[in-house]
Amino acid sequence: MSADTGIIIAAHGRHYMAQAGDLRLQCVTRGKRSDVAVGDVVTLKLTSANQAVIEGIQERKTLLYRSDQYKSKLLASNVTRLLIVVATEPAFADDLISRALVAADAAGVEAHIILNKTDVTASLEKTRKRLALYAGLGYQVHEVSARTAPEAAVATLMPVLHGQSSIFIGQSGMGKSSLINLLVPDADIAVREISAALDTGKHTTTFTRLYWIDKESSVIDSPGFQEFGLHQLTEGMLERAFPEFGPYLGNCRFYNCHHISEPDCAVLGGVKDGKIAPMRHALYAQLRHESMQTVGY
Ligand SMILES: Nc1nc2c(ncn2[C@@H]2O[C@H](COP(=O)(O)OP(=O)(O)OP(=O)(O)O)[C@@H](O)[C@H]2O)c(=O)[nH]1
Ligand SMILES: [Zn+2]
Repeated sequence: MSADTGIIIAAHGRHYMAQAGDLRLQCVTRGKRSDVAVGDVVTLKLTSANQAVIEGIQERKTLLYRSDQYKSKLLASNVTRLLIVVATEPAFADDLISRALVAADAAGVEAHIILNKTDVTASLEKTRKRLALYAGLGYQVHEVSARTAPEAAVATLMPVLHGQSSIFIGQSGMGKSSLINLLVPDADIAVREISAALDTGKHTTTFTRLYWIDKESSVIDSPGFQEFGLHQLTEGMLERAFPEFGPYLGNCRFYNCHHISEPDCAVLGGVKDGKIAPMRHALYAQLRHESMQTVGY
């Protein structure tokens, strides 16, 4: 039996599926190790024609965490793009978008927003106005309609996805599955194969999985809306994950300013001048509060 290299394409508990060349391998870890994430490049030792043991994980380019109460667990690794799917309806939560953007910035992953269901014209302008905040921060917003203009949706998204390892996230009902099915025509079959192999029975949508769009481009679909794990962020990482704070950092009266209520805080000055959205500053304060509960400063 020989060692091999593969990429983790699905994870369910401590059961994993790896793709190694043309082989799909069911994998387990040694001992109780469970720090393997979808997207990991792993060293494998074959134990049968379709089974292997994960011997090691290669160094990760990026790592995203999902939140599990007060703990952060691994969501996906080696991702280079985060695509946040929102829609004209149902309404989306700004808080979740901003948390996802912070997670992406902190991980060094380029975040994009996809506005789906542009065919629902009644709420299109209102939604565009809400998203203007993020466009103003430098995040690209791509407009699509998976239902009424599927080919245009693929044409809009392919340049964003090409050559990248992307992860799609979105609150329920935004059309994430519809978009993934357009981009990966055999996604349903792949999911069925993987869930049969991982023995997840009918819970076909409860695990994160990776699909290839072409040789250089992959897409990770994660179930439900993943609340990102941000507890591991330090205060310094957190303030830098808000791009609009950038021009103000270093200009506060106190070098170790927390930008919460200090006198002559440049960031608070930016909020007062209308340059920083109060909602974003409030989220910064909230995230800082949340990570203080766990990591402490
Ligand atoms: N009007 C309109 N409806 C759409 C569009 N894309 C998806 N939908 C509908 O929106 C609903 C949700 O789509 P899904 O693709 O299942 O959404 P999802 O984000 O994967 O949601 P979950 O499966 O709950 O996670 C379905 O009824 C789709 O038919 C679109 O471009 N326009
Ligand atoms: Zn400050």
